[in-house]
Amino acid sequence: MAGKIVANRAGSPFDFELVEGDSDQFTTVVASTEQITLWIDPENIKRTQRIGRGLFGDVWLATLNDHEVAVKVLPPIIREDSIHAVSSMLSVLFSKRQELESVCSLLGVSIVDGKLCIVTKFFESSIGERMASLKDGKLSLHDVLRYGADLAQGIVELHAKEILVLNLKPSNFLLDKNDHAVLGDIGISYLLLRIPLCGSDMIRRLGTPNYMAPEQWQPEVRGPVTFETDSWGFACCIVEMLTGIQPWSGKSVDEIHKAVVLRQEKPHVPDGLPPAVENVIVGCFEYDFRNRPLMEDILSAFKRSQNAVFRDGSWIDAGTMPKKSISNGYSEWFLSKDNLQLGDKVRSRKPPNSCKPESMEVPEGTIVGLERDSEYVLVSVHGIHDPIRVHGFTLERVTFGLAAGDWVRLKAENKKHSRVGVLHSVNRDGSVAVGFIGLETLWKGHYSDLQMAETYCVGQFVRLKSDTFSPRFEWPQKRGGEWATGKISQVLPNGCLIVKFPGRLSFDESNSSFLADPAEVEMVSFNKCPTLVKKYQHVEDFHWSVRPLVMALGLFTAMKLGFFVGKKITRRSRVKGQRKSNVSDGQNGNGQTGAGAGAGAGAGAGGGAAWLPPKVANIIFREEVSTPTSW
Ligand SMILES: Nc1ncnc2c1ncn2[C@@H]1O[C@H](COP(=O)(O)OP(=O)(O)OP(=O)(O)O)[C@@H](O)[C@H]1O
Repeated sequence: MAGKIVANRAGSPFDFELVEGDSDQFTTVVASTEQITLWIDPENIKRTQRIGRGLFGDVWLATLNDHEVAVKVLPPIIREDSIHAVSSMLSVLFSKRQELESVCSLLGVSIVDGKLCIVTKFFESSIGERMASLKDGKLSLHDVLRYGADLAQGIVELHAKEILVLNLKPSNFLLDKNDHAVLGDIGISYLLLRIPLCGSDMIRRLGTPNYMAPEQWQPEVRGPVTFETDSWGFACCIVEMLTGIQPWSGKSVDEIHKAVVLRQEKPHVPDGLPPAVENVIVGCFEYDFRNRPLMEDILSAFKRSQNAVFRDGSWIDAGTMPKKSISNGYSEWFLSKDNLQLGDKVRSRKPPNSCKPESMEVPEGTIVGLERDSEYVLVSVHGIHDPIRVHGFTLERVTFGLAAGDWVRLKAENKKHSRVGVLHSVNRDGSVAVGFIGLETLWKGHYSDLQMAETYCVGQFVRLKSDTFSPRFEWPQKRGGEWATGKISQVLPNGCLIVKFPGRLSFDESNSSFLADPAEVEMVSFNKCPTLVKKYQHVEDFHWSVRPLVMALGLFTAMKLGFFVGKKITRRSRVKGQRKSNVSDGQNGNGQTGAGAGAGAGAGAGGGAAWLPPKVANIIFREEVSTPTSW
C-alpha cells in the first residue's frame, strides 16, 4: 500500500491516519498501530442518488474523491458502542481485498448523520436488473453456469474469512465490465447478527424470506446458521435465474415460513441441468443443513459443467458423474465432511436418528490405508489380524473420543444457551463446534469443555423433568398439572427436539408439535414406569384413541356385568317365587326361611346357589357359562 499520510483522524471513533492513493485510487486509512482500518472522512462522501432500499438500509450512488462509489447507509440500529465492533469485523475484509476477487470491493466505512455507511465500489448493473430486462426473466443455462461459478467463488472467499452472506439474491449479484458476476453483499446481516441491535424484531430478521433456509428463520431455535445456510440461498437464486420465477413467488412471509420451516417444502428444481449441477442444487434443499453441499462442492460442480453440451439425449463434457450416495440415510455431502486421513480413529457410523449402532463392523479402529481414486479405506481393528477394507462412508471419525453428531454437554454452567447440544465437528487439534439452542451460530471451543450427554432420537417418549418450572419452550400439561409425555418426531441440528403428543387429540396441525430443550427433558419408557397406573398412563400417551377405547371397553364390560347380574337376580327371584309357591304348596321340607333366601340373592351368585337343591344350582351354573356368547 503506497501513499502519503494526509490527515490525522478528525472526529472518528477509530484509531487511524488517512493516507492517499492506494491501488484503487481511493483514500483509505492506515492505523497508527500498523493495523489497516477503513475510516473515510464523511466530508469526502458526496451522495448523489438513491439506487436501492432494503431491510438493512438504503444504497446510494455517491462520489468519493471524484470516483463513483456505492454507499450503503445502515439504519440507526447499531448501538454506538457496537460501531467499533462492526468496523473491526469489516476490517478483515478490507485488509484482505486481494483475496476477495469475486466480492464487491469494500472501500471503507464512515458515519453520516449518526448512521454507519459502508462504502463499496460502484457497479453499473446486477443480475437482477439483467433478468428484469428479459422478456421471460430467465437467463440461458450457459449464463447461469457461468455466473453461478463466479458467485460460488465469491461465497467461498467470504466463507474462508468465516463470514456468511445470508442475503443471497439476484439483485445482490453485481455485474462488472467484463460481464463477470460479483457478490454485492459482504455479509452485512451476518455481521449484524453478532452484535446487539436497537430496534424491532424485523431488523433482526436475517435475509430475504424467499431465499431463506429453514434454520435462518429462527437460528437460535432451529439453527444455527452455518456455511450450508448459504448453499440453500444460492440454490434459490440459481432456480430463479433458470426459471425467471422467484422461489415462493406470490406467497406472504407467513406462508413462506409455514412452507419452508413447518411443512419442510423446497423449491422445485427444473429438469435438464448437467448432472453434477442438478445433484448439488437438489442437495442444497436438504432440510438439515448438514446434508447440504458446501460452497466448494457447488463451485466444483459449476466449474466442471461449464463446457457441458447436451447432445443426443445425454450430457457430454459434463465432468465426472456425481458420486452416488450409499444408502445409510446420510447424503453424500454429509459423509464427505469427515475427510478421513491415515491414523484417524474410526468406528462404524450409526444410522441417522438412531441411538445405537446397527452393525458394529468396526467398533473401534484406526485408518491404516486410503485407496487412491476410491472411497475405500483399510482399517486396523483390535483383535483382527489383517486390516479390513471398508467404504469410508460407513465409518465416522472419532477424535478425542468424540464424533460429529454426538450429544454433548458443556461442563461449565451457562445461562444464555442450553448446556446440551449436538457436536458438529471435532478437529484433530481438539477444537470443536457445537450447535446449542439459544445460539444463532455454532459454539466454538475445545473438546475438554465438553462431556458426553444422553442421546435422543426420533420415536423416543420424553417429558419435561419434574424440577423444570419455567421451561424454555411452551409444554403441555396433564389435567393434574403434571407435564405431558410426547414422542420425538424430529431432532434439529442444535439438539432442539420437535415433540408430538399422540396422546392428545388435536385438529390444528400447527398446534400439534412442541419444541423442547434436551437439557430440560427426561426419557419415559414403559419399563421405567414404576406403577401399573403409570404404565397405563404411558400407554395412553401412545395415541389419543387409547383412553376413549379403554373407556368404551370399560363401559361395555360394566354393561355386560350389569346385564348379567340383573339377569341373575331376575332368575333368582323367579326361583324364589317358585320356591315360595312350592312352600305354600307344602313341598318345602328343609326349614329355610324367606329371609334367608333374600340374603342369599343379595350375596351374589355363589351365595345364592349355595342353598338350592343340586339340580337347580347346575342349571344356573350352565347359564352363567353360556351367557357371554348368547348375549
Ligand atoms: N456496489 C453497488 N453498485 C451498484 N449497485 C449496488 C451496489 N450495491 C448494491 N447495489 C444495488 O442497490 C440495491 C439495494 O442493495 P441492497 O444490498 O441494499 O439491497 P437489499 O439486499 O435488497 O437490501 P438489504 O440487504 O438491506 O435487505 C440493489 O438493487 C443492488 O443491486
